[in-house]
Amino acid sequence: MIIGVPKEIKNNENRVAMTPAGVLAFVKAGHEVRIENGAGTGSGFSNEDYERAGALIIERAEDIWAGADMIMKVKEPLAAEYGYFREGLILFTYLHLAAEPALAKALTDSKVTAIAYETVSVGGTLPLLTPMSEVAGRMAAQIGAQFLEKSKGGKGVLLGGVPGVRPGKVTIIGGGVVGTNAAKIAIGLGADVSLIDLNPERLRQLNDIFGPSLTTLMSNPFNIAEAVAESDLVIGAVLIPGAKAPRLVSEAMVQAMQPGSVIVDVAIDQGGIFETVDHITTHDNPTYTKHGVLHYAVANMPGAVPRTSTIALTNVTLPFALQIAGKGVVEAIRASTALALGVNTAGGAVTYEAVARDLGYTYVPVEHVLH
Ligand SMILES: NC(=O)C1=CN([C@@H]2O[C@H](COP(=O)(O)OP(=O)(O)OC[C@H]3O[C@@H](n4cnc5c(N)ncnc54)[C@H](O)[C@@H]3O)[C@@H](O)[C@H]2O)C=CC1
Ligand SMILES: CC(=O)C(=O)O
Repeated sequence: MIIGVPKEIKNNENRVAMTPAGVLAFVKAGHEVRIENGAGTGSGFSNEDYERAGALIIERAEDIWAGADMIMKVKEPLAAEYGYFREGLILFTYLHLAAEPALAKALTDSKVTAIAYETVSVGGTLPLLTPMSEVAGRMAAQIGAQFLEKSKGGKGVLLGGVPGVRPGKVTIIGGGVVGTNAAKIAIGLGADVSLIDLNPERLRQLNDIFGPSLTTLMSNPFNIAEAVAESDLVIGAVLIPGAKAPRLVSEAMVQAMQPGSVIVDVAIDQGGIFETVDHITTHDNPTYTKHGVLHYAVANMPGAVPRTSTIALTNVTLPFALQIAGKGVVEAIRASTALALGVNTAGGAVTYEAVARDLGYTYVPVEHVLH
């Protein structure tokens, strides 16, 4: 199989979908890898590193897309890339289609087999989302601390406080991978941290892990309103796999926050959990203010730490990509329920139920399309 790796074009997205180690693994398995000129530079991998591992460097993005059986990316294709879609192409990348209706239409119109990293699932876990959620969760606490500084527009609160002064209050909504990692860092900074989740078993686990340094709360509108109003920093970390994120924090709840407080909506890639988050922000221009509260809604947070993130991401994507290349997509999906759950579009249909429901498509099980 020919695997193409284009350079990412999203704002400040410096990750790349394959490292030289990945190239070597593909080449050893008898495949050909084509990397776009400079695709790895932002992550510290030069064209020469890739060539030494056996890749071909290709000058133009359109040639990478046109010549590949499978395209591996990090972020969802942007509108400028939709023209490269064609029947028979396998696309393996983050997609977040419930929040990207135009992309879903372009993929179904062109009958691409699109496999979303974020819905590949093993025993209820999302192994291709986990490492980036670890990164984004840890970053969310750091970023929140930064934007609470007065010069950044915040209210001027040091999350850890100092002797004689109360620490800042942090509320994290969603206690999965992002939430747990955000809690780890916020607690490490010395903040007063509460975490809200819907799953009582998860709250029990978190209570066992963090003990009294974390207040755990059941997710309901009453607890969310109370915790949000009292918080200096609120982090959105909820996920219903594949689906549009539920709007758990209303505009009225945000209005009840003190001016200069900060919201970091990590779940923005699935549409966000705050009613007041009305657009995705970028690393170039990461915040806007609404009702006096700073809103951070960057959908590719790990792109800011590309060296760590590229290695963490490709560690987990490579084994699945090798299965697709080795067996072909139909056989790979038949052999792996994990991969089958990753297929979001194929043969012109939406093959992931939550995406179909949220975007108003008829759901077609993947095995009805790819057989
Ligand atoms: N902005 C960015 O750059 C990045 C965003 N993300 C996103 O962060 C979000 C969270 O991801 P993970 O932590 O990996 O997901 P996860 O599946 O590990 O955790 C989600 C948690 O949300 C909880 N939950 C579901 N409904 C809830 C409700 N109504 N109230 C409270 N909690 C509820 C679940 O019980 C679960 O514990 C996803 O949308 C993911 O795509 C991840 C990485 C980077
Ligand atoms: C998960 C995701 O969308 C990201 O890492 O950018």
